[in-house]
Amino acid sequence: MRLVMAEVFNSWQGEGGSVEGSAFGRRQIFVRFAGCDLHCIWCDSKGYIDASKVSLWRYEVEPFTGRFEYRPNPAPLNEVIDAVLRLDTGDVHSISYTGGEPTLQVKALRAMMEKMRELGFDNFLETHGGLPALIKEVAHLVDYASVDIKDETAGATEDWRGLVLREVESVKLLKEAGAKVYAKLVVTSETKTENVRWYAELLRGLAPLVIQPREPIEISQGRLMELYREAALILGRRNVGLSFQVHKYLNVL
Ligand SMILES: C[S@@+](CC[C@H](N)C(=O)[O-])C[C@H]1O[C@@H](n2cnc3c(N)ncnc32)[C@H](O)[C@@H]1O
Ligand SMILES: Nc1nc2[nH]cc(C(=O)O)c2c(=O)[nH]1
Ligand code: SF4
Ligand SMILES: [Mg+2]
Repeated sequence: MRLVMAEVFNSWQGEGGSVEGSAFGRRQIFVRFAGCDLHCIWCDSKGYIDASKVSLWRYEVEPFTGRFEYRPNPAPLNEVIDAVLRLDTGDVHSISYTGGEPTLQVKALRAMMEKMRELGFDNFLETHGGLPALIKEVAHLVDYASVDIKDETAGATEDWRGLVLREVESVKLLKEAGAKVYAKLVVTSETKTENVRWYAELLRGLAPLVIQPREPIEISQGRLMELYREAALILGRRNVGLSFQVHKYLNVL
């Protein structure tokens, strides 16, 4: 089995804040898949969105050094698993599957999650959740999931409302399968209060929400707190948190 990979590295989880299901501050091995079907205008992984343009993938040669070696795509699954295992520092909380969108290569994702679980690792899925039919194929292998709810201002797709409903469906499927799930909403100064209320209503009783300012941050702290309050009034005070991309401030991968 082969997959179109972007990179494999060892770092700590920089996102998720302190809500239940978050792995913020936990050491992980990150497996970044190439290719995505959405186009968020602020995506920080734009170079990996068109899988056909990712001719090489890279793996860190020594954990947490940022020193990489490059290999051609598509990568044999065994090669990717070897790259992950050489980064096992013995203190790894879970394997983070991110991208791009990892669920687009669901057969390889599933095979990899099966193998990593067999080896005793927990699986942490970072997904836009827009394809619940694919989520279904891996949900039973997911220990933790961070599911983005794409705000209207992300410009991710034409049918934004449809996307949000499918994302919430994915949250449900993952939760029913036993995963610890939270939703992540990236906000900008243009994010509408009424939209945040709508996301919160959809998530009520289902999963906690973290609100993550788009980087570089342009939303004011006052506005961020307004959105926090609106979400907490609907979801409950225990079910909302802020999340910042801390790895970007600390200059780690
Ligand atoms: C690159 S995405 C890959 C996983 C999946 N495609 C998704 O969007 O959830 C990983 C995470 O980074 C977040 N992210 C990407 N660019 C960002 C930015 N400029 N500011 C804040 N968060 C960002 C996404 O919202 C997502 O939660
Ligand atoms: N340190 C670190 N934490 C992260 N959390 C989510 C990431 C991602 O790109 O999915 C990410 C990432 O790329 N690096
Ligand atoms: S869904 Fe994720 S990877 Fe795809 S464009 Fe949006 S942030 Fe980037
Ligand atoms: Mg990132």
